[in-house]
Amino acid sequence: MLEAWTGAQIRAAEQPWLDAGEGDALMRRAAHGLAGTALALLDSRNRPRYGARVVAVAGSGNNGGDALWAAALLARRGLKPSAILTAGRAHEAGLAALRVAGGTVVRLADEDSSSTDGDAAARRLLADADLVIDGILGTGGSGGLREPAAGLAAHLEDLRRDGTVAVLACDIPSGVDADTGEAEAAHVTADATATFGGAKSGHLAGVGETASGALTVVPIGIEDALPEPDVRRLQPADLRALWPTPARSAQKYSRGVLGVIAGSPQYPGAALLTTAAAAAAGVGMVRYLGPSSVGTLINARTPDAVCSEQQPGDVHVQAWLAGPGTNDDDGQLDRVRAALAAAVADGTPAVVDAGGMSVLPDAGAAHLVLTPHAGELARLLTDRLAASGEQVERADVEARPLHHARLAARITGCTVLLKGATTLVAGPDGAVFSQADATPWLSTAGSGDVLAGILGAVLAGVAEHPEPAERLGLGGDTRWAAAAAVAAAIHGRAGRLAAHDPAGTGAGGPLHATAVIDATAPAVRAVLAG
Ligand SMILES: NC(=O)C1=CN([C@@H]2O[C@H](COP(=O)(O)OP(=O)(O)OC[C@H]3O[C@@H](n4cnc5c(N)ncnc54)[C@H](O)[C@@H]3O)[C@@H](O)[C@H]2O)[C@@H](O)CC1
Ligand SMILES: Nc1ncnc2c1ncn2[C@@H]1O[C@H](COP(=O)(O)OP(=O)(O)O)[C@@H](O)[C@H]1O
Ligand SMILES: [K+]
Repeated sequence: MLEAWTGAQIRAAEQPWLDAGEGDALMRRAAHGLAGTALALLDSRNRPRYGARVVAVAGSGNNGGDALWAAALLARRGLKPSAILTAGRAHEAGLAALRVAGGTVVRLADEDSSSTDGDAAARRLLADADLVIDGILGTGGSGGLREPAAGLAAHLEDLRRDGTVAVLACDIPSGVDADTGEAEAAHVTADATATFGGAKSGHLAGVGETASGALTVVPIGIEDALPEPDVRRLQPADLRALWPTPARSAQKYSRGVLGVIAGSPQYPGAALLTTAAAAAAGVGMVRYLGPSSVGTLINARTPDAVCSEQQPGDVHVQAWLAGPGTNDDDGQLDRVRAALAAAVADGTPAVVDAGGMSVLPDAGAAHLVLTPHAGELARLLTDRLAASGEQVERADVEARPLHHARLAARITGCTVLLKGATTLVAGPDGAVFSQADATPWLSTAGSGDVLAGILGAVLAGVAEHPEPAERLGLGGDTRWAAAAAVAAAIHGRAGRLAAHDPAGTGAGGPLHATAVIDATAPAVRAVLAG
C-alpha cells in the first residue's frame, strides 16, 4: 500500500530528530536520495551522467537546502552543478557545499532589485541544463508560487515540454499544496519527484498528482514515528488480498447476490452495462429488478442474470446497485428508494449511482457508496448546502477534489467515490483512498456504469467477509471505502487493457464501454496472478 501523510504529520514525525539536533542528518539522507533519483532520471532518458548539467533552483527554506546539497553530491559523480536562488536568503550550508563543489550561483531579481542580470543568467543556465532540481518550496510553502519564482517556473515548463530538460521535484512540485494537491497559482510540473520520509497527500490528489510525475519515496529514518496515513493508494498486492476470491466450499449465495435497480424502457443501456459488468467481475448472482422489457434485453447479453419485476422487499441480496439510468415514469425510482431505505436499516451495502443520488436517504451510512463524477458531486453538495445558500460548481470540485470528496462524505454520512482521472474515495470515518489506475480513454459514455457494476460485485463479495480488509488494517467502516478503491482500480486496469495502454499514459486507442466489461475478468486475473 502506498501511504501518504500531511505536511504537519511528517513534520511532527521529524520533530524528535530536530529536537535531538539531528536535523542535518535528516537533510543529508534526503539529499542523498534526491541525488540518486536524479541519476535514475537521467539514466531513464539515456542521457550520459558525466558532464550533465544539473541546476538546483532553491528557495529560502530547507527544501532549497536539499536541492543545493543534492547538486553538490552530484558533482562528485561527474555532473556540472549550478544554482538559481529564487529568494533573498538560501540554506547556508547547502549553498556553501554547492560552491565548494564548483557550482556557479545566480540570484533572481526581486521586486526591489534594479538589476535583472540574474534573470538573464538564470535563463541561460536553464537553457543549457540537462536536469533541473526544483527546490523552491516544499512542505513549508503556502499559496502557490509568487514572482520571481512563478515566471521562472513557467519558463522551465516550456523547456520541459520541449523535452530539452528533465525536471525533478524535491519533496513536492513547488507551488502545489502538500496536504491537498491543490495549486492556487503558478506551480512547477515535474517529470519525477523524490519525497522524504513518506509520500504527501498532495502527491495523490488534484493537480499534485499530475505535477509530481513518477514518485519515489526516500526513507530518512522517521518512518516508524508516522501516524495512520491521511491518504492511501492500493497496490496490486493489496488488490490481490482484498479481491473477493471464492473459497473452495463457495456457492453462488456465499459469493454474494447483487440486486440491480437500473435502467428504464427509455434508458435500457445502463441496465445492460451494469448487469454485464457485475457478472463479468464474478459476482455469485445478479438479480435485476425492473420492467420486463428491460429484463428481456439484459438476458440477451447476460443470460445468467435473473430478471423480474419484483420489489426490493421481495428478494434477499448481499448488496444493492441502485440508480443508473432510472427515472420516475416506471416505478424504478420507487424501487431505488425502497432498496436504499432497506440498506440503511439492515446494513446491506449499496452502490448509489447517477439518479440514485437524488433519492438518497437523509441519514446515510458508510456502507452506502455514492459514485458521482465532478458535476454530480457539485449538484449533490449544492442540494445539501441549500440552507446556507452555498453553490458548488463542477470547476470547484475539479480544483479541490480531495476537499469536496471529504466534505460530501461528512455531509451525507456515506462513502463517496469521486470519479475522474484519479478516483478519490472518502469515507465518513475520514479514510481516503486515491487510485490512479485508469487511462484517459476511459472517459467515454457508459464507462461509469461499468464501474458501478464492478463495485456492486465487490460489495456483494465482501459484504459477509470482512477479514481480508481487517488484516490490512482497513476494518470497520474503512472497509467500504477500501472496497470502492478496489473496484476503481480494477475498472481502471480493465480500461488500460481495453485501450492497449499498459501504463495509463494515454497511449493505445479508443475503447467502448463493452470492451471494458470484456477486459474486466482479464484484469482481475492479472491482479490475482501477481
Ligand atoms: N525539517 C527537516 O529537518 C527536514 C526538512 N526537509 C525538507 O524541508 C522542506 C521543508 O522546509 P521548510 O519548512 O524550510 O519550508 P520550505 O523550504 O518549503 O519553504 C519555506 C520558506 O518559504 C517561504 N514561503 C512559503 N510560501 C511561499 C510562497 N508561496 N512563495 C514564496 N515563499 C514562500 C517561507 O516564508 C519560508 O521561508 C521539506 O519539504 C523537505 O524538502 C528534508 O530535508 C528532510 C528534513
Ligand atoms: N481523464 C480520465 N482518465 C482516466 N479515467 C477517467 C477519465 N475521465 C473519466 N474517467 C473514468 O471514466 C469513468 C466515467 O464515468 P462517468 O463520468 O460516470 O461516465 P458515464 O456516466 O457516461 O458512464 C469513471 O470511472 C472515471 O473515473
Ligand atoms: K519543491
